[in-house]
Amino acid sequence: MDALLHMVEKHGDLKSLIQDWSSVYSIMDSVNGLTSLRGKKPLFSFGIISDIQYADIPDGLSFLGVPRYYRHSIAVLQRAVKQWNHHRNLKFAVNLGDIVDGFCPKEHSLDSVSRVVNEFEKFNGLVRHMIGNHCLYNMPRSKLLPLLKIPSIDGCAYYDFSPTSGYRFVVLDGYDISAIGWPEDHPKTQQALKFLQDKNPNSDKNSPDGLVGTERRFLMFNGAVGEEQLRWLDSVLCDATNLKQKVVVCCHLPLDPGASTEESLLWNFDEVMGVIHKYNCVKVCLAGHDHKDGHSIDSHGVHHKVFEAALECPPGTDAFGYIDVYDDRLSLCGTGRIESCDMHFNH
Ligand SMILES: Nc1ccn([C@@H]2O[C@H](COP(=O)(O)O)[C@@H](O)[C@H]2O)c(=O)n1
Ligand SMILES: O=P(O)(O)OC[C@H](O)CO
Repeated sequence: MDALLHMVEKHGDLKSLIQDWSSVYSIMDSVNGLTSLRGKKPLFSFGIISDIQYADIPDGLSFLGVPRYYRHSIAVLQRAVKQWNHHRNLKFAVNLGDIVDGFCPKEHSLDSVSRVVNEFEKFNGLVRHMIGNHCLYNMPRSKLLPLLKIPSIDGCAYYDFSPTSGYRFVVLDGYDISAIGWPEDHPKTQQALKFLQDKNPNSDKNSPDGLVGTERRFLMFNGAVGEEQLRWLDSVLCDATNLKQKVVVCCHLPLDPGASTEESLLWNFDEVMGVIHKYNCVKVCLAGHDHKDGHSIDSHGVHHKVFEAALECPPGTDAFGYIDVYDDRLSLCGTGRIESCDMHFNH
């Protein structure tokens, strides 16, 4: 408000003030909490959270000894939804996957998934979910996808949507080819098991022992984008290019070694990036799974942003945020362990 009064003083009369209307508009938006510090109004904004991995079980540790707070993670989600609703201007929210932990006793899987979905449903907007390995430890795709309202053909969980005419979001199914989630005798399970047999010599296919560099991604808790999904991705990106849309790709599994540990990468991140790099429309890729913050800009100028897990927030701390989308950047406003950052791109 001070800034507005200062402008009236500066201009002296209403006519010249109105000639500077864009600045007034910008200041008024700031007063309403609608703009970034730089004063430009976002085209739209959306909420973001990853790896809640809720379970009604005592706290524990990851394989590498990182504390995991299974009960607290739903409180992180509750605070996220509160923030998103308070913001009032979020077009949708993105859940990057893994809503319930694999240690959830299986007789409680349905209850636990429903509890988390109910918390998401308190958000006054649409939630765009994707599946992660922990979701699939708890439930087969046939049960999970309807609960998460994921549009699906033949059990696949990839889809796209366009929140404004200039932007397209692509949600990838990183467990399309996977040893988890499909029935045991499904051709995709068989294909994944054969792939792991060829690529990972360890008897525990979740162990990266002896694998070097990015080979360390060939683990059972990861997966791949199949041929048909790759063709679909190509056609969506071709269409987005023709429509002059900018694209944000979301996938539970990270797509760039610069933004994530090698053990977390999509098996065929290189093939997916080969399709993405054929076009100039993809500006940002968002992922979870690694549980740690990561950010890189690849050789083609595409940003890769990986998010902290809600699961690994010590009680009372948080990991969520929202993203303001502009013509030339995505601006992440993080809460708690998620640091705010700007992801600029060329037109
Ligand atoms: N460096 C690692 C990481 C994991 N594993 C195996 O994966 C399982 C799941 O790991 P979490 O981090 O989610 O606990 C774990 O039980 C190990 O079997 C591994 O071998 N080496
Ligand atoms: O999905 P999780 O909990 O097994 O964790 C995956 C690891 O973060 C990958 O390095």
